[in-house]
Amino acid sequence: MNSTTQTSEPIKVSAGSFGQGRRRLDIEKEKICIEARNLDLYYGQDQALKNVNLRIPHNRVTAFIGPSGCGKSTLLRCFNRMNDLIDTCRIEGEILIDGQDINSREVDVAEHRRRVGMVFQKPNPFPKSIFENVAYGLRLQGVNDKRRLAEVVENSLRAAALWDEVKDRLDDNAFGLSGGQQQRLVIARAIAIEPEVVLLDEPCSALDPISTAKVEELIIELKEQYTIVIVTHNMQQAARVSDFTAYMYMGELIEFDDTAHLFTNPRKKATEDYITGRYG
Ligand SMILES: Nc1ncnc2c1ncn2[C@@H]1O[C@H](COP(=O)(O)OP(=O)(O)OP(=O)(O)O)[C@@H](O)[C@H]1O
Repeated sequence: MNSTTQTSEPIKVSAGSFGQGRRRLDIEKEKICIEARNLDLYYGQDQALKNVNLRIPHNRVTAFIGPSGCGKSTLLRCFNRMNDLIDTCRIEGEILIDGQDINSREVDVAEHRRRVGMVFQKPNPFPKSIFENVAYGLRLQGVNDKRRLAEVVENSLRAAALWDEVKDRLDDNAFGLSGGQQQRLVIARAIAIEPEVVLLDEPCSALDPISTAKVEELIIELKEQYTIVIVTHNMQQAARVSDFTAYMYMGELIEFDDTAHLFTNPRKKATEDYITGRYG
């Protein structure tokens, strides 16, 4: 047992959290989906990301953790070019997805955002029926065939573990669902258009423990098909759902490793201080 596990009080990670007997994952052996190279990001004069170099593997869950304001959401938003919407924001360095520079001129931003879906902290269904929320992206793509829409809506709701709860009320307004159901609906909406990557920005912070457990279960299932990146304030959640974890502090990526390894045997003192609750 190392010093971290001996002194670790605040983070209580159950024995099964990391998958029983699972081998330590090695990023060098993973197929890389997203890569940030020498990434700097500025909001006006303020630098929010500092020389971030990071590789995120395909079909895994990667968690970003770190204290408030360290740049987790900013980094996440870079991956689907959401920061383009902020006038003062300037990026230097590169972000590659499957080897392609996502900020290059040739990239069609709308198509890019289809490939890289995003789910936010607060569930944000549209003021439409449950069915139309999930069908929305397809309709935007010009799909109007009723059978095709019904098929995709059902498959997406099943994949989001919501079908059984809503199959008899698909025409009801989505606002009538509970917060946890709304968040799974939003995830169904994101996956209906078959993205490659799903970005989740604190997806459970507005949910009760039962809904949180359902969404966490869903995240673990979704990685079979998608590359998942999740920002979370909750270290237990990172430990439960993620394969890799990135610890950030003041705009810098301090440490990136297999989640179990990072939590039980961090290489950097700063990581150890954070995960053992000695930060701040
Ligand atoms: N639109 C913006 N304009 C100016 N500054 C911003 C903007 N968004 C974020 N920042 C600043 O960038 C830094 C990183 O913020 P970010 O939201 O990425 O951190 P975070 O780690 O996700 O924080 P939290 O955990 O509190 O959500 C902070 O100093 C924040 O104030």
